[in-house]
Amino acid sequence: MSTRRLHGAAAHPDEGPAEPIVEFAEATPYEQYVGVRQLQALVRTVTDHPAEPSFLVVTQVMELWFILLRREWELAQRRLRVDDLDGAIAAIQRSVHHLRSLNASWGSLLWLTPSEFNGFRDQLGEASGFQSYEYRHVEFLLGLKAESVVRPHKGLPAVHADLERALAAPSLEDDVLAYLARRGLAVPDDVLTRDRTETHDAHPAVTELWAEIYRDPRPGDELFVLGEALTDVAEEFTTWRQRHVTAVRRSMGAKPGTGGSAGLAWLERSAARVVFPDLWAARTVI
Ligand code: HEM
Ligand SMILES: N[C@@H](CC(=O)c1ccccc1NC=O)C(=O)O
Repeated sequence: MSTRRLHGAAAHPDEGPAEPIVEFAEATPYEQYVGVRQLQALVRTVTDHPAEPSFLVVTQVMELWFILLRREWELAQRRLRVDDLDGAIAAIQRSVHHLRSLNASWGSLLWLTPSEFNGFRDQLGEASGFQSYEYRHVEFLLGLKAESVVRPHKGLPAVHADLERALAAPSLEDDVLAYLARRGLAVPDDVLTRDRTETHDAHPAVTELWAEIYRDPRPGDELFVLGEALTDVAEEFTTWRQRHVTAVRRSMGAKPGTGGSAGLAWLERSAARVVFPDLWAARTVI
């Protein structure tokens, strides 16, 4: 009798419990799919300091979460554009789980003391998370737009072009408002056609629109569910920025950053920018 079974097929009851497949002519299908050798090759530390691998790996893991967030929100935008609200809500709700996992990653850096960080910080040169283009895509999708953060990427034309496109493209909120307008909600024309390359404050009419949706909250009301999913996104993303600020305060105090900024004071100002301001302002007018 063959010891190999078709994928997913159960063993015959007389064979006893099924055993894992252990014979492979080439790299295991797992390796072919996951690329562990490529991942290992990417953990290129620049010192032998024992604290550096976790610093690098946590940063790389966070970049992977940024990629996933971008995919979910771009998917949500595509679903909204074909009026598939359920599909959009599902992607946004998934992203909230990703954001919580992303935020949990900060725990792996809590132990980093200033003297340990100093053990490899010089070797980072001018490298800084400020230069993360995947993070900029995440910010742009959340409506946190700024032309200035695109500039560092001029040296990589494809990356630069993609960021320039994203700067001028609708944010997730822009697509939500366009969808609400198509459903007949009162979204002013000047909001629907506003400059997408800039960050916007709350707009009284949009604030009122969310307030109306929130006045009689019911779990079965899909627009209320959408509002809460977006509020979760805003809260979790703010948590990421706050935990970043705390990680900086704890591991390097108020020293200037490798990226050339003032460090802590600069980050605190950056972290104070509000995601989805109308959803927060609605709470005030209700
Ligand atoms: C203890 C660890 C960390 C420290 C001390 C630290 C420090 C800093 C500092 C000082 C800045 C300001 C820019 C500058 O360098 O002048 C910055 C910006 C930034 N860092 Fe970190 N960082 C840490 C971990 C991380 C990790 C794990 C990530 C994940 C990718 C990250 C992503 C970012 C991003 C995206 C910015 C730009 C923020 C903005 O524009 O508002 N950082 N970081
Ligand atoms: N900006 C940090 C350096 C830093 O944190 C960093 C350096 C290289 C790659 C990722 C980093 N993480 C976040 O900024 C510093 O001033 O020490």
